[in-house]
Amino acid sequence: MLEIRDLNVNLFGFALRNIQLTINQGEFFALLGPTGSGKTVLLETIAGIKQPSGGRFFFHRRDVTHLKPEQRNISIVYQDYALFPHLNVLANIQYGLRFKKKRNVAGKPEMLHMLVEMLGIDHLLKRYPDNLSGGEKQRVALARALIVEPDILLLGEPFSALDTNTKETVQAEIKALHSALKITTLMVTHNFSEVFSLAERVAIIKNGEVQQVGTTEEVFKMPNSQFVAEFVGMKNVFALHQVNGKAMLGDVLQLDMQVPEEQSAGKHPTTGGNNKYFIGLRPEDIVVGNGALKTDYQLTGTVLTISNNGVYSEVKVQSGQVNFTAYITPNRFFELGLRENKTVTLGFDRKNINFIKGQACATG
Ligand SMILES: Nc1ncnc2c1ncn2[C@@H]1O[C@H](COP(=O)(O)OP(=O)(O)OP(=O)(O)O)[C@@H](O)[C@H]1O
Repeated sequence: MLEIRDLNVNLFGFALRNIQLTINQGEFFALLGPTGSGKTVLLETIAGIKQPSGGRFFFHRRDVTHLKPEQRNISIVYQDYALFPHLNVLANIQYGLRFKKKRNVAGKPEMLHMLVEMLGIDHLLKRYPDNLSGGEKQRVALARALIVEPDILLLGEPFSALDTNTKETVQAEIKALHSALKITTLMVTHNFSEVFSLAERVAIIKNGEVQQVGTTEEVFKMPNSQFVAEFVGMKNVFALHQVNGKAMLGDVLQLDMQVPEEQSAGKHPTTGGNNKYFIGLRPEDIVVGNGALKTDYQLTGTVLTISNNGVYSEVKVQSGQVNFTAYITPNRFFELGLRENKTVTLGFDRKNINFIKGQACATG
């Protein structure tokens, strides 16, 4: 269990502010945020590499705030793996045990055996890092981190340098290792799909401040702000207007839904900005067609842009003053004969509309 209380870190030109987080024993927790939001700074402060200007850390209720990194029984895996080039794979993996032996804790031989087997690297033990693929280096770095049986495992963007197939395999291996060892794990990433695959709970961080903490499902389904909604892939987030107490999506569609009571909720407690309601729709929940649709709501619009990524096409459609983003399959794309400037119908169901209460982000 990891508890972070009132953590502040002041660096030249950047600060982590008032971080409060509890990561439960054996939990897989993700810290998700855009580039430069402070994820690595937080990871390195937990590891004892960076110093906080205020606040405390507890590992299993033990106050470790003033302990040196090697006294914290923590392992960190960096996105560039940080293997020692002059040591072979076996020596790299066993390296961490040197510190353990200093503390009179012997590494278990069966642990080495189990890790190299689960990670499929038993045939690589005599090789050197320079001759390994990215995925193999990542597995060696994981084995080195886990062999010391840390109280906390910190993973810094573990998949950012891997191709899609290798990433999926390594994700499955990390999941299996976590199930087997139940080591409390904190992973930082800017990719929500990684959070979705691995984490039980997630904290969203922006500009050095935590925006929302919850289960992966809660944050996915009930983002607490426009920023979080867009960051977890909602793509269609529109400020809510009301006409006669009914929710109005831009100038194009009246929804037969009541606007929640606190629509005029007033000032945001910390920033003084106005709280607002938004409507969020996921791009995969929007149906595109050439005629009438069977969805609860529908409207017409003009295709602005289409981008194909192989697995699906992202289609931007303008309806009135509102721009929608929808994902469609390649089959559907060809079936509809989509092209820019084509008039299409758009539809979505009531159950897929998310009301989001929170502050507008700078771009919203
Ligand atoms: N030692 C330092 N001194 C001053 N500023 C720093 C230091 N280390 C990091 N920063 C700054 O802190 C901010 C947050 O950096 P951090 O590496 O934590 O971002 P991140 O969320 O991990 O981003 P990414 O996803 O790109 O890795 C950045 O603006 C960075 O330049």
